[in-house]
Amino acid sequence: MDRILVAEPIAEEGLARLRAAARVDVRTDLDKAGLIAILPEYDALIVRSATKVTADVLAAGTRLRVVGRAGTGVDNIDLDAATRQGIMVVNAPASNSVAVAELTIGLILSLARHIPQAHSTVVAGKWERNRFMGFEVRNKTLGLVGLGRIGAEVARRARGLEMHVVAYDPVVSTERALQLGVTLAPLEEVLAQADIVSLHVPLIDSTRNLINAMRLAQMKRGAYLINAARGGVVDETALLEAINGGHLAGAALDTYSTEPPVGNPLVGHPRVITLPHLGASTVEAQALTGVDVAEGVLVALSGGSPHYAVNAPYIPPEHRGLVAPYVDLGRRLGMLCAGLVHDPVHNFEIEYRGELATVDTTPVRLAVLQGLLAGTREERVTPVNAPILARELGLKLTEFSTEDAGNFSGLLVLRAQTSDGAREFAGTILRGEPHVVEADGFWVTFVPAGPMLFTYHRDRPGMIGKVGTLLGEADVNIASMDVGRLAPREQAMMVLRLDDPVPPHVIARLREEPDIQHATTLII
Ligand SMILES: NC(=O)C1=CN([C@@H]2O[C@H](COP(=O)(O)OP(=O)(O)OC[C@H]3O[C@@H](n4cnc5c(N)ncnc54)[C@H](O)[C@@H]3O)[C@@H](O)[C@H]2O)C=CC1
Ligand SMILES: O=C(O)CCC(=O)C(=O)O
Repeated sequence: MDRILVAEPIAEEGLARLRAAARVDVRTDLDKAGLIAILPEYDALIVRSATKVTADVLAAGTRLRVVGRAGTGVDNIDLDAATRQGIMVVNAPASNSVAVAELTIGLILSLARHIPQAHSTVVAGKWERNRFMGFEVRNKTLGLVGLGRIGAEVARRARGLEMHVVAYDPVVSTERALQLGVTLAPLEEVLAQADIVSLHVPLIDSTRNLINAMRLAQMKRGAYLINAARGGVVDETALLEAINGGHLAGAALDTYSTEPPVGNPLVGHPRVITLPHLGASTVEAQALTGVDVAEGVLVALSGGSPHYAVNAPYIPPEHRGLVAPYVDLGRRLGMLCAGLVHDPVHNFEIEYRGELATVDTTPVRLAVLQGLLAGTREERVTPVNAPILARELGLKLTEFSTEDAGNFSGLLVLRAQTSDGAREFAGTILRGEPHVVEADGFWVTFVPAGPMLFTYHRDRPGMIGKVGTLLGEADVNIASMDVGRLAPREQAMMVLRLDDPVPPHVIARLREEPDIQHATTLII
């Protein structure tokens, strides 16, 4: 049974899903050293935003197949290192957008009406009604930087408050903006027009310190800034100067460059509202997040295609039934080809035929690469890191599709182009199971699974008996056998599926047979 380590609190709904399918340990007490010490025991790790899943943490996860981020931002996970190690990262980005959007609206109104500051004075026994004169947000302009899931939810709500909404987002279409009642504009125009600017971008290289001194200076004098995205998106020193210098009227922050923001001079500033990263902290969002991340992690552990995989392709449900068996076949075909072709390969070719020509075959390609590389590396090869490893090795791969698949509904063909010509392997799905129908040019039909023996031999009477006798003497049980040949008494291939691995002395003995050119055993 898979073991899952939950390193930060997630909702009971999510834990229940995980516990129904795996052994789950909730350990929210671990520091980095503690996490590194126990991670080798786990197949999956689930975190929120506080745990830094750095390269050294991931390196300790020798069994780790998936990291689940219970939330949206994945800036606390070293994605490159996870990908390199073949570890899938999944998150739950659709679960907390409304929670963050509602909090943002709360911050807009808090800034406009000084709600937190006024509350504190009443608690302190004061009654200062003149000090807290506010303004109405109706007819004011809200500037959104980032109009993705959260930005869009904020826009909808702000329109309900009768605000004008302008936004900058390099990928959102004008049609989408129109639907949301938002006007798209370049960043400097958004900053210049807005009475309140709210940030809803991910923290990535291109957004780090996006709102720097220059951008703050482009904001309207007397405007406010809200950051419920990530602290790193704003140059906090420049923000403090912009507020102290009177260019900005104030700010509301849910996120900080370092959390908790110990010693951050913005905390406690009379014109800055500060929250302890509460954007996703609603009962509803946490329940959804827990369930979404649990499902993503469990699908990843079962070898499936999680909806929110950050570093792996997603197979849409309408294609899943068709593609999934070919993904399995692709990996096995790759292993078979790598196991039987030992000549230098200039180029690999994948041909998708019949029903495969009509669907997104990305996951099949990744699986073929995984199979080709699996036996060649010390590190684990998964569909996640296979493309990087292939690129590093200079492996060349071309792909094409052909509608015609002969008598099959779909056919996956893998060709290794060598200086002696193409070596071809092909497979299909029969009765829901992956079958090889052509191995290295020989028409044979078998399920590529478990210990297998392949002989390249001359077709002569008694060959099958010889091989069977040798295996029998070594107590190796034969599950199934097929022979393909180019012509009677010509070149042939024997394929045996076995219940037991073949001992090396049997292979050595087979290779001594004058009519056997090659004998190879593979475990697929
Ligand atoms: N305070 C909190 O508790 C929470 C904070 N967040 C933060 O909010 C961020 C946004 O979340 P979603 O809206 O769900 O993500 P999303 O991916 O749906 O939207 C992000 C948008 O930002 C846009 N973008 C990227 N670079 C940009 C740039 N330089 N300028 C303008 N727009 C740019 C993208 O095109 C995309 O449309 C997350 O990455 C996370 O860091 C998310 C959830 C909770
Ligand atoms: O409450 C949390 O875990 C952080 C939420 C968050 O920042 C996110 O989902 O990106």
